Amino acid sequence: MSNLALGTARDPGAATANLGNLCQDYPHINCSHKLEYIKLKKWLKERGFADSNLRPAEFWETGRGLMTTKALQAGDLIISLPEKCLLTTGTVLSSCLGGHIAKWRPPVSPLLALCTFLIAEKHAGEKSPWKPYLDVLPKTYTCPACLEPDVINLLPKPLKKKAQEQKMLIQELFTSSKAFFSSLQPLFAESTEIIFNYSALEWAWCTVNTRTIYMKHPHRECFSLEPDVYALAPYLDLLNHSPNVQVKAAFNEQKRSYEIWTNSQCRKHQEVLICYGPHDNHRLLLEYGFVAMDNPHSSVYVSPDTLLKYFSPLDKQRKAKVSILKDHDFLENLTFGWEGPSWRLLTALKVLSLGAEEFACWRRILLGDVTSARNEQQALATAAKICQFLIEETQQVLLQICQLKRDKENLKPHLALVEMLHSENLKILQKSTEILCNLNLGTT
Ligand SMILES: C[S@@+](CC[C@H](N)C(=O)[O-])C[C@H]1O[C@@H](n2cnc3c(N)ncnc32)[C@H](O)[C@@H]1O
Repeated sequence: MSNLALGTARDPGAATANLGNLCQDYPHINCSHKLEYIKLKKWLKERGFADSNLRPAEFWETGRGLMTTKALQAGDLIISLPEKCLLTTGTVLSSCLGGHIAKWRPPVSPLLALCTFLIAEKHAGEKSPWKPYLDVLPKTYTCPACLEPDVINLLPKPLKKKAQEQKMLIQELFTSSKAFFSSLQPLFAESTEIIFNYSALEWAWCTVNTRTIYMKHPHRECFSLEPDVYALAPYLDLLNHSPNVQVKAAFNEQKRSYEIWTNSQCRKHQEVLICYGPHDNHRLLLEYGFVAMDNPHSSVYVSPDTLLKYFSPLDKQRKAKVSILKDHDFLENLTFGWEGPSWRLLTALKVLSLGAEEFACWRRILLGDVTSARNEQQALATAAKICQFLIEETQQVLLQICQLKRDKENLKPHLALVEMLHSENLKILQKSTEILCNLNLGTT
C-alpha cells in the first residue's frame, strides 16, 4: 500500500502532517449543477466511482474546491477513487502512444510520458475518452514557470533562483523532447510541432506537478530511471490544501481504490481540505502556485549574501569561517520563522561572530554549545539587524508591487500572489523582531 496525500508526488512522507479542523469556514458557490461537473460525475460513475458526499464549489479563500454535504468525523472516508479512474503511465502505455514510447531511445521519463498523453488527449478533443476530466482541468497555472520575468524579479532572492531554475527545466525538457514528439507524427494529421508546442508542454508539466498523487509504480524498461510515482486522480484532485489538517491517503490494494481518510472534523457544507505536506510558502508557490495564509511551516530565507554583509571583510578568519559554514552546509536554508531566527541561522551567526581568541571553538558551536556571552549577544544583535533589513526590503517590494498593480493590469493576479507571499513574510519578520527584541533585552 503506498501512502500519500494529494499533490505530494515529491514528498510521500508528508501525508499525515498536522492536526486541526478539516473544513474552511467561508462562503462558497456550489458548482455541481454545471454541465462540466455533471459530465465528469457520469464519467466517473461509469468507471465505478460511487457518488461521494463531495460537491464542487468555488470558495472565497481557496478558489475551486470540494464541499461536503454531510458532517465528517475523524476516521471518516473522504473519497475512494477506483483504479479505473486514475491516469498513470500504465494508461499511457495502453494508449496508441504506448508502441512509440516502447520503441523510443533513449527512453522517455514517466513524467514526459504523462505530459505527452495529456497534450495528445487534449488535442483529440471530443474523441478523447478523458475529455470529461480534461474539461475541468485548469486552463492556466500560477507556478513560477508561468510567471512573467517582471513578476519573478519581485520574488524573494532564494525563490527567484528556484523559479528561474523551474522555467529552465521546462525549457530544457521541451528542447530535449522535440525529436520524440516528431516521432509521434504518424499518429496525428496535424503537425506535431504545432500540437506539442512549448505552452502545451508547460501546461501539461504544471498539471502533473500540481495535481498528481504519489503512487509508486515498478520501473518499466521502456522508461528512463526517473521514479514513476505519479497518478492523476480526477475529482479527488479538486481537494485544496490546508497546513492545519491531518489526513491519511493510500491505495487500497484489496478494493483497488485510492482512498483519503480524515483525522479531523468538518461541518456540513464546508470545504473539505487535505494537507499536501508540511510545506512553507516558498515551496507551496514553487510546487503548486499558491500561498497559504498564516502557514505555521512558513519561514523567510536569509541568503548568504545578506548574511555576510553584516561581517567585516577585515576579519582575518572570515574566509575560514565561511569555508566552515559551507563545508558543514550552514550557508543555505537559514531562516526566520514564527518562533524567531532558526537554530541554523543563529549557529551560522555565532560562527561568524567568533572572536580571534575563540575561533578554535567553532566545532562546539556547530554542536550547539555556548562559547561566550559576548558571542551569543553579538549573534542575536546581528540577527535583529538582518531581520530589520529584511523588513525594510520586504516593505519596499510591497510598495513596488502596489505600483505595478496599477500600471500593469494584465499582471494583477500574479502580482497579487507575490504580494501575498511578501505580506506573509513581513508578518513572520515582525514576529521575529519582537522575539529578538525580548531575547536581546534578556541578554544585555
Ligand atoms: C490539486 S489542485 C486542487 C484543486 C484546484 N483548486 C482546482 O481548482 O483545480 C491544487 C491546486 O489548487 C490550488 N490550491 C490548493 N490549495 C489552495 C489553497 N489553500 N489556497 C489557494 N489555492 C489552493 C493551487 O492552485 C494548487 O496548485
